[in-house]
Amino acid sequence: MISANQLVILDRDGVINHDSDAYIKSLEEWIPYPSAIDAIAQLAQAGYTVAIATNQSGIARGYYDEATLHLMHERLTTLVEAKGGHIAHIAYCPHGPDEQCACRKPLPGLLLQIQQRLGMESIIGSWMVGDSLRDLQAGEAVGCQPVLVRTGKGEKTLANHKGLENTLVYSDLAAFADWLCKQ
Ligand SMILES: O=P(O)(O)OC[C@@H](O)[C@H]1O[C@@H](OP(=O)(O)O)[C@@H](O)[C@@H](O)[C@@H]1O
Ligand SMILES: [Mg+2]
Ligand SMILES: [Zn+2]
Repeated sequence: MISANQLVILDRDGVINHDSDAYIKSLEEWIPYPSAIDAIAQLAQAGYTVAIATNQSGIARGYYDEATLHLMHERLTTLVEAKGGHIAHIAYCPHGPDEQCACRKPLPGLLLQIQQRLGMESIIGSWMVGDSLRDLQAGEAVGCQPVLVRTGKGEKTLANHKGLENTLVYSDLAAFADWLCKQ
């Protein structure tokens, strides 16, 4: 059984790969941060379980389809596994903001999907790493420890929002992974 504090849930765009206000619409536009791929492998080799929770409203908006999204996630998985890491599950919300789904962050549906898929009794105390406020809110809604990275929209999130006292802040995923693996 995976213990909650051994689970690290990652937002995707702006944490693992470069984000764009024009959305990441193709495999060619999906450009990982090399240090993030190494960080995921480092966490996995240190015994952490890594999963991903990502909003992908670009599907509902018609910018790309699920087949294209799966190509990006196959590429991500291949890169991580080539470094000796593993991604336990990728949960994504394909819906638009107006569809009232239960899985679009800041709602915690993706995190609960991960919990169920991994057969965990609780994810209270798991880590939720994101670049946007909604990532942190989704994590806090189910008792995860929110972690903000300054990559992607992270600097903007930090500048625009108060009330992040309970949030750990790191320059990027690699800095957080370095810290966590030393605990
Ligand atoms: O950061 P994650 O959750 O992995 O993915 C975010 C993306 O789905 C896109 O989410 C959009 O937000 P709206 O869905 O339009 O509110 C915008 O922020 C885009 O810039 C961004 O690429
Ligand atoms: Mg993001
Ligand atoms: Zn959804």
